[in-house]
Amino acid sequence: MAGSGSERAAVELCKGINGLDKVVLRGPRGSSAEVYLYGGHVTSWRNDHGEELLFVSTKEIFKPPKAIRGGIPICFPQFGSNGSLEQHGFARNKFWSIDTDPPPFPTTSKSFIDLILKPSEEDMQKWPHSYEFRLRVALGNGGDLMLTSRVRNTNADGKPFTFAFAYHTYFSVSDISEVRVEGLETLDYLDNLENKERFTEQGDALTFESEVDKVYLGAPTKIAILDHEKKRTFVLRKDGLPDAVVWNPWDKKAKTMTDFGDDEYMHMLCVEAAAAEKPITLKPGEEWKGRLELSAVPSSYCSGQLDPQKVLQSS
Ligand SMILES: O=P(O)(O)OC[C@H]1O[C@@H](O)[C@H](O)[C@@H](O)[C@@H]1O
Repeated sequence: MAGSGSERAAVELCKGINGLDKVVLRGPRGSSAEVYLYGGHVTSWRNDHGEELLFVSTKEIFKPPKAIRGGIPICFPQFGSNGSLEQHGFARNKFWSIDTDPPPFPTTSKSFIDLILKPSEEDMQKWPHSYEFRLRVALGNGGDLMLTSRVRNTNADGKPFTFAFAYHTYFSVSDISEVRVEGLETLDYLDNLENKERFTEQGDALTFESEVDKVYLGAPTKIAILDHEKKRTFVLRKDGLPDAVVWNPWDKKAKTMTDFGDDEYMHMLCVEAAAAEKPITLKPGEEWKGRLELSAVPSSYCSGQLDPQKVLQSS
């Protein structure tokens, strides 16, 4: 059928909030995603019905160099305050470029964008390493969101470098008190609220009734986040990222955050695929790849249609 004039492009470069450059990705059945060149930051992922699946704070003013509060911040080359750089490193505070000449990297997605971040002379003062960080954001034909990061050490001085990494994903949930996370039970975790002490998770699914800030170690490839009220399960698949960080600021901390509404903690949960505990070391010429794949599947517990264990075990 000849394309109708109103057909929207699968990939569109346009101006977002405050005139910041952003790329809109559109799937064949109505799904979409948006990524700002500022921060290489995904700020929207909508399903085929146009429902927004990621959380971005209503207090966010999109004013560089502050990082955008919500979506999927890229934490690189540092996670948290473990190091001498600013919290979570600098990748989320930098302007990325569209990679106009990407190395071959096959994909089945018809809607994707390749971004690249390389250090400026000034950046080298802060983190004295030369690297190429390629980020591909892709919308699967079924509406899945796929992020692939490739970091290559391009040091000419023969020096290796070490970095930590996280896709700091803010999931939109209807009510945090009705959310469960499956796949992290029985794991060890470092509790950022208890001086990063190591504990073992008891019980089965994670539920939430207070501030949580935990780095789960050696987390499985698949993690399920169940939103009971919405009858929706987010399935997070990760590769190259051994840890999973779970964070919700809850009420007290929310009130101290100027870019976060006092009651917004009820409608978000961060589950972050990360390499946090054991940073990654690359020799010159070596490249690391870290993948995140997000899907949202209907889950209706009452009819027992979706057993999270089945989701976690399915291919
Ligand atoms: O406010 P930021 O820098 O985006 O960090 C938010 C949170 O990010 C989480 O990943 C950390 O574990 C928390 O300790 C931190 O508070």
